[in-house]
Amino acid sequence: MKIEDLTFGYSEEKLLYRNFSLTLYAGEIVTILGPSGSGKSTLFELIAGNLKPMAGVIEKAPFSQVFQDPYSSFHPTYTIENQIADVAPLEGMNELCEQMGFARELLEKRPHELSGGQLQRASILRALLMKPRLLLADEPTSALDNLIQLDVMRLLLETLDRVGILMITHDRDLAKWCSDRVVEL
Ligand SMILES: Nc1ncnc2c1ncn2[C@@H]1O[C@H](COP(=O)(O)OP(=O)(O)OP(=O)(O)O)[C@@H](O)[C@H]1O
Repeated sequence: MKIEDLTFGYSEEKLLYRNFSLTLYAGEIVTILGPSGSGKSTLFELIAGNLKPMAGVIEKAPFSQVFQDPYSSFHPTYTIENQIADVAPLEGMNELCEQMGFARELLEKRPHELSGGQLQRASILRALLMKPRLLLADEPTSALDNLIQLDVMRLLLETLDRVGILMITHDRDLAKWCSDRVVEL
């Protein structure tokens, strides 16, 4: 994914990005670090194509997203498997489950029957089955306790041979610990 000379603000007077450039390669994890309101989510919206840059170019790659809160990223009434099948082909699922230490039986459960860590794994599983080249991760560990946070981050890093990860966070320690590069807003 390549962002070149991006300029964007919700109003002309208050630009969030001015001539901002960033290239992300497969195998790399780049973290966008910034306080609340600095424009992190806005960048994801721009990359996803939900917002249009005022100037500049975003050269996109097929992407999928992992969200902050694993409970709100699944519909409460359907099984995990149904919800994954809605958006991604299921081939390679068994292998991925095994790789991620995600018990196959959990796929038949509904979201509230899983722990936060299990559900966040399920959301990473769903994101990866979409075979993205880019994974957009919005504070992917913030809703989890410390040990599970580490575990989920390790898991994400293990997928790096297949994808590039762009993560947003306001957690400086997390950014430093796991990133190849940190871009501070
Ligand atoms: N749809 C919108 N219309 C106008 N202004 C907006 C809109 N969405 C966000 N903003 C403003 O743009 C700025 C950046 O918001 P954004 O959500 O990208 O920040 P963030 O860094 O992701 O914050 P947080 O860490 O709290 O999620 C904020 O000042 C916000 O109030």
